[in-house]
Amino acid sequence: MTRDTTSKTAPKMAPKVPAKATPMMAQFLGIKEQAGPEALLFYRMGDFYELFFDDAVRAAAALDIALTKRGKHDGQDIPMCGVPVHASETYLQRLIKKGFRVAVCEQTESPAEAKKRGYKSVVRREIVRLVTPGTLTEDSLLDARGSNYILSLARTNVGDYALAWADISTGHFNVCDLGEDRLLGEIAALSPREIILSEALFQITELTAQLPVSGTALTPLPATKFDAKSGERRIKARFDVGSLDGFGAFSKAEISAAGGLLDYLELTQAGGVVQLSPPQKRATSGFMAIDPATRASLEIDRTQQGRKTGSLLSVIDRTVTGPGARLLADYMARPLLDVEAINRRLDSVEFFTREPALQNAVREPLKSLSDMARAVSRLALGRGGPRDIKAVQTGLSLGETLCAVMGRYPNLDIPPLINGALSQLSLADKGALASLCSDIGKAFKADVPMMARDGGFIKDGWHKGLDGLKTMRDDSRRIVAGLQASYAKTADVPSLKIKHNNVLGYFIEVTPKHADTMLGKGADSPFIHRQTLVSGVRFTTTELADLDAQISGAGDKALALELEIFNDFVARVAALSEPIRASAHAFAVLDVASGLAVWAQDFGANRPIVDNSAGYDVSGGRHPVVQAALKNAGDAGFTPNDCALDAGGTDAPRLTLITGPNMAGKSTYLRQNALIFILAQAGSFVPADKAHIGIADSVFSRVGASDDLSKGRSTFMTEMIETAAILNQAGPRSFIILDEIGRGTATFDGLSIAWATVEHLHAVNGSRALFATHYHELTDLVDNLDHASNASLRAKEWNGDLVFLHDVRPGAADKSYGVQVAKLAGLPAQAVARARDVLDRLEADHDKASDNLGGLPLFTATPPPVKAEPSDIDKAVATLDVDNLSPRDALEFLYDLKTKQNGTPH
Ligand SMILES: Nc1ncnc2c1ncn2[C@@H]1O[C@H](COP(=O)(O)OP(=O)(O)OP(=O)(O)O)[C@@H](O)[C@H]1O
Repeated sequence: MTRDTTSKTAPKMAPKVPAKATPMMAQFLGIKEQAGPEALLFYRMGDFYELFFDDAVRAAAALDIALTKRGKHDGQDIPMCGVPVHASETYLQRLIKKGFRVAVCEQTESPAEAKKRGYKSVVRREIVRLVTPGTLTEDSLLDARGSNYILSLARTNVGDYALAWADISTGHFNVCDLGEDRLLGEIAALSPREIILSEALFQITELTAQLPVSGTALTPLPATKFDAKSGERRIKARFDVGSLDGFGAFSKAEISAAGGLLDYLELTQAGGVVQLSPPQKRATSGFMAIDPATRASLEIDRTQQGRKTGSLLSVIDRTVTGPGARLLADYMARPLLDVEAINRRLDSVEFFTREPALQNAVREPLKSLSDMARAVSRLALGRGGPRDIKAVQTGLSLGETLCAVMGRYPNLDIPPLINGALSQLSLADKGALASLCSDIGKAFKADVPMMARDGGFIKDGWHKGLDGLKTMRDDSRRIVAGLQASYAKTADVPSLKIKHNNVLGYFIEVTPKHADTMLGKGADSPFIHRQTLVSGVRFTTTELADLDAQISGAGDKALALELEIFNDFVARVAALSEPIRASAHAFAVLDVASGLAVWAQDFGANRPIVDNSAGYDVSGGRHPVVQAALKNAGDAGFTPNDCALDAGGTDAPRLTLITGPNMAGKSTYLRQNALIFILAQAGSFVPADKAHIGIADSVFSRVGASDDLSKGRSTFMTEMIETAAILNQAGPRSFIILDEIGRGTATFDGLSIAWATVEHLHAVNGSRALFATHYHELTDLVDNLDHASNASLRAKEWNGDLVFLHDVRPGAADKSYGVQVAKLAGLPAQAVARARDVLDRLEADHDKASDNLGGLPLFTATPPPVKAEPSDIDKAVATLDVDNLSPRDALEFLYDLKTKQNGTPH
């Protein structure tokens, strides 16, 4: 069962098989029961996949195709719809996008074979695959520039979690252990298309309510599928090893998650073997923690509206291949913590910025690279074709080309990441890969069909037997072509033609006018009548029938031989799938490094200094997305701004309060600094003139309030939950941006919450933080906090209008200009005048009443609640034995209590 993330109606169970069901219907219902009520059953009938009963109703509505009926079942019409097999991928794609799962049921024997088993036998059919969002391999169903992860979730007895995730289209397979605090952040980073979990976990609504719902299918499975013991057996059998130790030390929970995933993949592929690399353990602690709210608000890979355009990734992505785009997305989703690893990535980007000629020389050929990793996975699953084999060959030989390109620049100081990629791509020391590449080049034509069954893709000269069959077929065709002239002469019908169709094979055709001439030739005539149509009369001859048999026999044999050759190559590719995948990754590394270099040059981004210090010092920082948007709109340029913070509070403040008018650029400033951290730790140059960045182990962002009605939370509640998460989790290595905390409630409540939050961040969390606010009262706080400062975005009033300067200056803003912004926004003049009037009065009152909140530091402002001692009344009630109390004693007790109360101060 898949938890539906769309608005489909719940599926109904298929009807039971009644005693008098037709044999075909009985077969359909049996297979439908196997597929389960959730999956739509694509039941193959000749050239169509047909759907019946409730499946037909659901699919017809989802695909907007005609719902018809076919026959009756239990006296009722059977609803039916169908899709042609040749166009089925498009329909599948639409159904999967809408969150459906589809069981594909094929005919596994021909009608002729079925007949051999008895006149009334129904053609045998079986489910060959369960298509679910997380188990796609076809290019047409996949996003070329995005990964397609399926994720399995398991929980330990102590409440920690383990994840196993795979992209079966490329063979990646990873596991990790993690605490509950990192769970949602990690899932958001992977952005899986499908999550499988045990039914028990699925029932925990506090968990499932937080899992991503948009575009992710949740598939609960029986708990037995996640049993660690059978998981271990399954992994060992799958990777043919006696012990898992060679893969790293897996925890029990990781084994159950990985075992559950393998079991599910076997189920969905109905026996087909998914090619996966051995599971690799990934440490979440090696990556920057970014919780889902932060990830969403920083719009790293998509905007808050769910679009890719307008996200950080869309602005910096200059990759030219699908695998490159996927690797870049992975870099950005999980920025690193290891300074050396970050610098290795930065070295590789810098290498390409230093060598622009080389940059083009690498990127131009890369544009023609096909997706080798996905081709290999399709071939392994038996879904690949000759084009996938060619993809492997063009990829491998492109690797050689790139190595040769690099060889033309002998004095290069090649950094380790690029060097590693090049040595993976060089075939000089890889005999098996080199001969596979050369053999594919020799055996396969340049232009090959998509499907192997179409034949005609093997070059002449590769296989003697195949050449012989082709010569026989072609010679016979030539003889047939020659026969036409001689038959025309023999029959004395100059317009006589030899034609071909799939039913008759080769035949002779004359117009009806010449029918009598042909038919009246008597017993000696070589022409044997086959067919009379309105348009012509058809004949054959013994000679022509023999040639026809030879041609089709040779054609069938040639095709069978081509398929055999194709399968040999598939086996060779499968045996070398690991090094081929490594080469695909090497291309992606080159693509990402050169792509980031191109972006850095286009954008004027520079290499940051990244180290383990507690500082952050950026000059001339910019927001890459806002700047790009301003440029596209032809607006005035972006104003760069500096920012300096130091968690230790020595070189710069730990926390800066940002004030300034609405629209001045506060949110932009906050976000640009968070994005600079993310870009730098992902290994990219940053949009700044200079940047010195001490690693942040986590980034938190609370920017702008939005309702999360899907989870039943109001704006203010969402804001408070997210603020609580930050105050509870952030530490001295975190970087935090908070924008207008507390604005969603009454002014004084809001101000108090903002006040306490700043004090907490400063004194307890000790994180580097930027805090934007409209509460000008807060700026006084800085006087009482050792490591806090004020900064503001400036605006000028000019001729009664407001001009935003967008530059950040030390010190608090003098006023908020809210009324001027309202005027700019077009509020009616009357309303603006009235607002000014009200504001003047409020400000006058407020000045009188302002009290010195700054004198109350955190913790003394709110003394901790003291647990009260039990009163005499409490003690008396606690010892009372109500069951053995007479009415008179009860009355006396009450009098007694009353006396005590009078004597007890309250
Ligand atoms: N540094 C900058 N240079 C040029 N334009 C900028 C800059 N920063 C912001 N802007 C422009 O100003 C607009 C408003 O910025 P932003 O939303 O950051 O303001 P804000 O101060 O947070 O406003 P509010 O308080 O109303 O939320 C942006 O959409 C952008 O067009």
